[in-house]
Amino acid sequence: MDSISLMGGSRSPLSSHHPRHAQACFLPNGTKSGVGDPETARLPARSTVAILGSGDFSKCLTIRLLRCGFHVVVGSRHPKLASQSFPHVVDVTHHEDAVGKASIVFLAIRREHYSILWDLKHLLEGKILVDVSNNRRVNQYPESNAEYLASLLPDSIAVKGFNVISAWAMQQSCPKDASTQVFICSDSVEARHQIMELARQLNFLPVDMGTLSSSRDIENIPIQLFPGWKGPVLAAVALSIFFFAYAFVRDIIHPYVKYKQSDFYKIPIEMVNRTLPTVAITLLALVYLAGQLAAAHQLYYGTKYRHFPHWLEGWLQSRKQLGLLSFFLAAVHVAYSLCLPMRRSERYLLLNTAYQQVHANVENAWNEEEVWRVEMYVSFGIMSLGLLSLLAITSIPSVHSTLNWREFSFIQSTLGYIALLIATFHGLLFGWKRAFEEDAYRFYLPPSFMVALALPVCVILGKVLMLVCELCTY
Ligand SMILES: NC(=O)C1=CN([C@@H]2O[C@H](COP(=O)(O)OP(=O)(O)OC[C@H]3O[C@@H](n4cnc5c(N)ncnc54)[C@H](OP(=O)(O)O)[C@@H]3O)[C@@H](O)[C@H]2O)C=CC1
Ligand SMILES: [Fe+3]
Repeated sequence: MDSISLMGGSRSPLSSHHPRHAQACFLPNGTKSGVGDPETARLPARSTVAILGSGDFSKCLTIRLLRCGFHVVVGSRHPKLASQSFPHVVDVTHHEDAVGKASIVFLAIRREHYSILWDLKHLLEGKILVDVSNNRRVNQYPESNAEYLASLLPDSIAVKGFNVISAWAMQQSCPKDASTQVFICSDSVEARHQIMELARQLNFLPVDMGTLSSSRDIENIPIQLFPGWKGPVLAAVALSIFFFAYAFVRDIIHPYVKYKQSDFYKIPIEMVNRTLPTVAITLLALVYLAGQLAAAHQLYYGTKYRHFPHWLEGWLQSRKQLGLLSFFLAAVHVAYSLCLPMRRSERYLLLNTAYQQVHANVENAWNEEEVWRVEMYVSFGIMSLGLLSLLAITSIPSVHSTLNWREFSFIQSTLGYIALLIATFHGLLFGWKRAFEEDAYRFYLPPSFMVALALPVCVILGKVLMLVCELCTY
């Protein structure tokens, strides 16, 4: 991103090494453009754009260009064959012929085939070459494709862009989803503005990414798989395995080994529903623990200008994902809990209890304390899910952007801590009494919800400590 601050600066190699380019006009038909001014860089309708390559991307880009009023000339190794897959208004010809007819040339060929451009070097001199290529892997080559192109043809002007648009999205007449943003960079400010203007005329939203050094980041965008989610997902999976295994050993294996009591029917719903909330609350606690560790780091070093360790930096940046995963697991926990009474096992257990009650000649089984515990437990559960939903909604960029910093921090920090507190009460009320009434044999392994509550309780106490310290310093 550093490159953005360099845009327009004296660092543009093309303007320093090729003064001709700084003044050059790249509009078709020699029309002069306002240098560096996107408002005046508008490409005249019916200008000609050349595309090298006749594959999927080329076809879809051609359709988009035609719809927006441009002339298209396609350069192909086999023009006769290729012309069959293009509308008849498109001029499908040889590479040399195509590049001679336009000053903006899209390269709809793969990087591995850029060597063919060597023969066209003299024809491409001073022309804008738009590199739309993607790689198969992140950082596949030492330099980005666009930088490679620029080194291959130093007398042409390389612009990176449109690679984040799939061929499918390209042929949609008015895409309404995220596939409207195109990231554009080039060492030539004029060329960048012209391609941004072209993108605008094609109904895309251009984003100025500065010099060509940003092309590596731009090329990595479409091939990254949920960047930022790897750590939080791994944490959620590891915690799920731990809590599931713990509850399985404690509540199923142990009674089976000791009393030959078969509770294996609990695996699909009860065990899963025990794992979900424990992981959810641990993830929520991890969101706030990161902030507390950062505060402790600053206090320890007595400055907020010292870099956090790498692991803490990554953790701080994953807080949104951790929070969203926590919300997701809490929501699934609610769905599971609502289904608990539907189970056959629940009905049998209820009937058995009723039968035993009749046998024991108990007319009224009402237990005021239990009633209150469950009422409060359910109420706290609903409240914490409501607050978690609010946190999740406000993390959506479009909602986030409507809040000022204070509002956002009130929701994400103050209400977040309240959500953690209420969820902890919900967990405590779930089985506090039951845990202590359980057979003595289980006491050496506390129930999983109590293990899971250790971290949230510590985080809440940490926050209380921070508030007390703040009050004392005032
Ligand atoms: N498809 C997509 O959704 C997207 C593609 N891109 C990028 O666009 C570029 C083109 O992609 P796409 O159209 O899918 O690719 P294709 O493989 O469908 O087409 C590439 C074209 O390159 C030409 N070509 C093939 N082999 C050679 C060769 N040995 N020498 C010279 N030219 C050759 C061919 O055109 P001819 O036979 O006419 O010469 C061919 O049609 C790629 O760099 C890709 O990364 C970017 C974003 C999305
Ligand atoms: Fe619950």
